[in-house]
Amino acid sequence: MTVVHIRNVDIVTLDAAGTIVPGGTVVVRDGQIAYVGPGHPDMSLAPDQAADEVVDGRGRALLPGFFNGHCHSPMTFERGWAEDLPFDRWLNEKMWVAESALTPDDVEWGARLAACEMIRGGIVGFNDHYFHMDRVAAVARESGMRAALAWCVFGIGAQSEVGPGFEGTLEWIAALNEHGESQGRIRAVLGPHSPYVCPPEFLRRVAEVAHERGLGVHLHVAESEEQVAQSLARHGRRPVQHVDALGLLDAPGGCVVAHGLALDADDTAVLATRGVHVAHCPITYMKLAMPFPPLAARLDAGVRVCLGTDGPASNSDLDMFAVMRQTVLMEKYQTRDPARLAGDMPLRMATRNGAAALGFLRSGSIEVGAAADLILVNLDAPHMRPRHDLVANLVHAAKAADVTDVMVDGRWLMRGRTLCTLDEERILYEAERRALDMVRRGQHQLRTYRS
Ligand SMILES: CSC[C@H]1O[C@@H](n2cnc3c(O)ncnc32)[C@H](O)[C@@H]1O
Ligand SMILES: [Zn+2]
Repeated sequence: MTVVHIRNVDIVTLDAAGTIVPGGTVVVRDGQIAYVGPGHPDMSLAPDQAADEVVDGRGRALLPGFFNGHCHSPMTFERGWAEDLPFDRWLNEKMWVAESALTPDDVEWGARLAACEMIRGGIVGFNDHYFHMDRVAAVARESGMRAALAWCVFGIGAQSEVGPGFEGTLEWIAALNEHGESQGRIRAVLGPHSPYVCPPEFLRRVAEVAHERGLGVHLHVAESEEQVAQSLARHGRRPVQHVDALGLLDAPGGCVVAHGLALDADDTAVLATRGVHVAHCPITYMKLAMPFPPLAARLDAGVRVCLGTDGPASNSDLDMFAVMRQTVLMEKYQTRDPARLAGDMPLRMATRNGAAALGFLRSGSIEVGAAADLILVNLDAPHMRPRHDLVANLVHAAKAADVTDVMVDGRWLMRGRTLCTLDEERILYEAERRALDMVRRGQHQLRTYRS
């Protein structure tokens, strides 16, 4: 059992009351938060909390780590390879062309590169949707991050699947979840691509499996008005109503809908009633000029909203500070109401709400008994002064590079901006050469598009 004391630190707990403890102490014991408060804990009352390691947190804020609510981490390999295109051309002419040459090794190195970037920016857990997720699981294991992993399946024939297809991925999911992988740090959920690619009978089967096995689901829904029109023409229902009728939205392990951009009031009400987590990824929407969702309407309707970077091929980085800030700015601007998403609400969306979406219910706040998933942020930088309002500075001024230290489950993943679990130099080298090679091969073989 290891005990770490982080002292003299400004603690942003994000507990129910939004408590802030200036110059306080956090004690971490055995992966859990054992004490949060001012000064030092009384050792005579808690002798088992004597420190193995003492960290001086002067000049730092301590807060829960970020949870990336929607990502395709291996798509670091396609970062900067499909610029200035609309969504359908980005997907059909670029992503799916490069991915026609994708290998399991590419997935692994792409995810490693993403893990370096995410840890550096204070992300402690990510909700990933991609192929060869056994390889992403290996990266999550190696890096020490938390992860909820969905192996993307299309359900339109074995030739279009990347990997073993739906039944094969079920074996992987069962093995991973049954072993309580990495002390519960890694979970697997079902990953149908979307209702515009997956046929209804396939989605019904996915929903049945989710209900039989108590699994979660992560999929893309309603990314454009064209998808809505297509769904009405094909199924007589809008995408949200369609996936609801098929039983996906009340998956017992939780449902994460990525984007949900073209929704009407009825769709929003369904998402709220079903307790669906909607992953909001504003940078992708702006970069690919997609419809921007009315965040205010869904928050007011009680929809659970978490924040995501989306894949680095559309965002193009994995910076939750940037996502948080863009979310707030766009919300204030769209509603013409500067009071929207006030105070620590954006931080809650990026931490607590994300942790809930991924199914990590003990993460997302700094409280006794919570998992020790925390970050330290440098306050000794010009853009973090003066300190009228610590929370406002964290939401509106802090950047990924201000994160100095990252802990997950009581283990340091970054100390003083040096990664502790990943060999960053080797990862940059391998990822660079493999990404260039993959894209070159993909362009040459040019398989038919998926939609
Ligand atoms: C779901 S990841 C696997 C598959 O989907 C493609 N993809 C990446 N981002 C999106 C998106 O926002 N909508 C639909 N499909 C997406 C990715 O290139 C992979 O082929
Ligand atoms: Zn996506």
